[in-house]
Amino acid sequence: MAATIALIAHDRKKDQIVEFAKQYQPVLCRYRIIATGTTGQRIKDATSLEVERMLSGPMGGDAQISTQVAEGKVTAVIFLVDPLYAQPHEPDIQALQRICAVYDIPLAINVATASAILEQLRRTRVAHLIFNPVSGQGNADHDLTLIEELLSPAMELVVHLTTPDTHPSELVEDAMSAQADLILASGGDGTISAVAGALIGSDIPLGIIPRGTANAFAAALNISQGFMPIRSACNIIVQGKTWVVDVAKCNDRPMILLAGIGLEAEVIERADREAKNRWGAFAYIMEGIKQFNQQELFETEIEVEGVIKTFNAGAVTIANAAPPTSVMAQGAGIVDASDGLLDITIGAPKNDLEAVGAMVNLVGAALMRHPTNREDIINLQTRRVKVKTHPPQKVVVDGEMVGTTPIEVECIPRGLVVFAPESADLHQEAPETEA
Ligand SMILES: O=C(CO)COP(=O)(O)O
Repeated sequence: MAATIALIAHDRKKDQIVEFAKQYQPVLCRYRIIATGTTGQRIKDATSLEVERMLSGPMGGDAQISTQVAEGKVTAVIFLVDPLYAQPHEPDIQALQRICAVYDIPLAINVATASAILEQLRRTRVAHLIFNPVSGQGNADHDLTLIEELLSPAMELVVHLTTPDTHPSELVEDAMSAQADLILASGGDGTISAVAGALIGSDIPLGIIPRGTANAFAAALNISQGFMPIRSACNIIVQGKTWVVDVAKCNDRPMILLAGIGLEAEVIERADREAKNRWGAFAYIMEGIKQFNQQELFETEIEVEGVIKTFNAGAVTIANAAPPTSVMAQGAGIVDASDGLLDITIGAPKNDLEAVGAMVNLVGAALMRHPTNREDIINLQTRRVKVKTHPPQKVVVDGEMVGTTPIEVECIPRGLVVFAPESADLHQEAPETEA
């Protein structure tokens, strides 16, 4: 479902359409281009545009383009007609013009109108939406239709669906090579994290439309608001306020939220898809309670700036960003996603009773936005950390199991530009860009 422009010209207008394509190449290259056979070949030879060639006009090329217009795939049709010669396939030409009228699709039959359309498109932002159809509990088709309805008045939308065989980062690469102005990610934290990871260091703003189970990154940025999270997320994107936030790498893998060792990793691994479908975010809490009594302490070695400290820990969490509901990350009471630092929370209780007290204290810290005051919860802030454990422990990064310790996590300050509301707890606004 790419935003597409169709280019067609009769024989005595071919030179004009080639000149036109050369002149507007910077705008046209942001769109999928389709063309009738001979026109398409001429444009391909004269520019570096990628052109999908249909049949030649007299052989049915106009009819093929009519089909794509009727299917809602085409943003505009540039059709330089020859007004002085009759064509053998006049009925197909009439049909294409009629279909454009039926679906209210801009149709230019001369260069003056074609230029007016392209000047308008030059000012239109093109957003590439990377949409995971199997996230969360909603109806993906309804969700996608709603997103299209809400965003289309403000931008041109190109939709890419994730599949089990396509990593979201490949779709981000496609979007970047198509000169996307914005990249939008819709799915759970796994999808958002993969898209954000592929955007690290680019200044293309990321819009987040949460449709997952926990939606922790959206919650951390105050995007997941109210009972209609899709509507409110789309509103935030349309309002266009952008912020610069930190990201991180865990063993060279992009991380936007947190790495959990011990308790958190066990909980994520055990909360299966069936439980998540039935119980939503509650599945994690139920699993957390079950896991709590079984969690054994492990020897932990934390290295910060060349200094090594050892603990007997049950849970170690290294967070770049985390909402208050990520309890195990709340040693400092708040995880600041724009301070250039990672927040490390180490739970080192001596027995079950202390462990329960520590959990309660962390919930309190998150509510009060104040550091914990217990000896068995250690909290550190640093740019880079190495963690070793004995025995090796499972590690979860942004909700996905990634292997076992040891790990090395490094914060990448100001690595990502995101759309977030005024109320987001962030310090650094992104510089204004030309819309
Ligand atoms: O005839 C045409 C449109 O009606 C154009 O077809 P070609 O681009 O194949 O010449």
